[in-house]
Amino acid sequence: MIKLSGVKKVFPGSNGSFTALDNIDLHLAAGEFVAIVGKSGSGKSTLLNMLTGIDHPDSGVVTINDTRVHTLPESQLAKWRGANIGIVFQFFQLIPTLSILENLLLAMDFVDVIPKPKRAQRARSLLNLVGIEQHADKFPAALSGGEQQRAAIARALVNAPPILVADEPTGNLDSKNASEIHALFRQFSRSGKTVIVVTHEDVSASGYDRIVTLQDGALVSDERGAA
Ligand SMILES: Nc1ncnc2c1ncn2[C@@H]1O[C@H](COP(=O)(O)OP(=O)(O)OP(=O)(O)O)[C@@H](O)[C@H]1O
Repeated sequence: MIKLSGVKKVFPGSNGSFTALDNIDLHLAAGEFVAIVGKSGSGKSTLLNMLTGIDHPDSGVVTINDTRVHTLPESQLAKWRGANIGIVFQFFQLIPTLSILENLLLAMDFVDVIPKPKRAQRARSLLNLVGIEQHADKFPAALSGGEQQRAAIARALVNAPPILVADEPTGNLDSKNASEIHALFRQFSRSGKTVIVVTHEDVSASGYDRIVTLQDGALVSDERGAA
């Protein structure tokens, strides 16, 4: 479902260019639960940006469900992304002036794949799924970090994307919240979503199907995870 072939990304710098991703080949199947690990600066976020079309490779191809991501015109890319990939960030990135419910509704309005009359009910049921339905009408600042991340996860799911991508989603949470968020991601992958998580957590026994390791922009290992 997700295929990166020969993906390379070079950033210009004052001391010459810097290769952030070097000839990455990676195939991920539907429903896989994948951890991307590696030291700071190894290229993990850059790899996610290639997958989501947030940034363009200098060479190579990213294909997601038969769509060559980087051939989509800018005008279609954001809507394509919204319908196909839910994205979760370390610092939640909820809109502070909208309630939690409105944050979810806005994401549905933008992509426009869920029929309008169903949106509010869908938003509430996703908030229920992640355990914060009671906070639907509050502003993000009134929620704890763990609750805000649950809201951001619900927002990532509103348009029913087959893929969920998360960049250090538990990096700003205490260990209890981190393990609960991790369990939610595993649950989503078991229900058929491909879930890709960039993480610094210990991945040795955390239920990932695959652990992909980057080092200096190269993919240096791709192993099956332990249950
Ligand atoms: N826009 C940019 N311009 C120049 N260099 C960049 C840019 N984005 C990333 N880099 C460089 O590319 C390398 C890989 O960055 P990336 O953010 O992908 O690493 P990472 O593995 O996600 O690191 P971290 O764990 O610290 O988030 C780093 O050396 C970074 O400085």
